[in-house]
Amino acid sequence: MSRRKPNILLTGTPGVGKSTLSEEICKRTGFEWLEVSKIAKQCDCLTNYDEKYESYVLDEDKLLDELENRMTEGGKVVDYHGCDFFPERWFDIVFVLRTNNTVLYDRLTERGYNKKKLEDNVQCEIFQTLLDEARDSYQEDIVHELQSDNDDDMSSNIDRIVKWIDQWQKDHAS
Ligand SMILES: Nc1ncnc2c1ncn2[C@@H]1O[C@H](COP(=O)(O)OP(=O)(O)O)[C@@H](O)[C@H]1O
Repeated sequence: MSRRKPNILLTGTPGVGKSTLSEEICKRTGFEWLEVSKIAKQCDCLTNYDEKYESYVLDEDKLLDELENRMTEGGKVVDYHGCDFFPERWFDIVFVLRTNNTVLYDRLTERGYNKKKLEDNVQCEIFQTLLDEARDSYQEDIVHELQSDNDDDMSSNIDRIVKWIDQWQKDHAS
């Protein structure tokens, strides 16, 4: 796959900081933030409502069709709490954000999640579900775990990814 700018996947349990990190990286680099949950709504890719989880089920095939052309251009930061249904070829690097359970519990409480949704998501983090999903779906050497508990973590994660982008572009300059 030859693209002039890399594509980055930021994944992890809801509340770990994917949106905040994506937005900052895009501000610093001019990359485009693809917020999958938002795009799914705009493109009518959400199907049956699940009462228990208070969320819609994603029509993955329809969403992939929506994103395909944009991914081909490169320069995208994709943010989603799942990663096994994206084509592996789309991404040059995958970051899995991780957050301490107590910190995550507080963030999701603040967000107003119901008890079931809150407990399921904290459990998802405890069992490192998204990290395992990323490791099962992408080559081991492109999957990186990033801690995201506090402001210092956030700024070092931004710096690390911005530096990685710079280096990628130098390495791929023709
Ligand atoms: N590393 C961090 N340090 C401090 N606050 C954070 C950090 N990461 C996320 N937050 C806060 O947690 C909340 C959820 O972050 P968000 O970026 O929306 O997560 P996600 O997109 O993964 O659901 C926001 O209020 C955000 O400001």
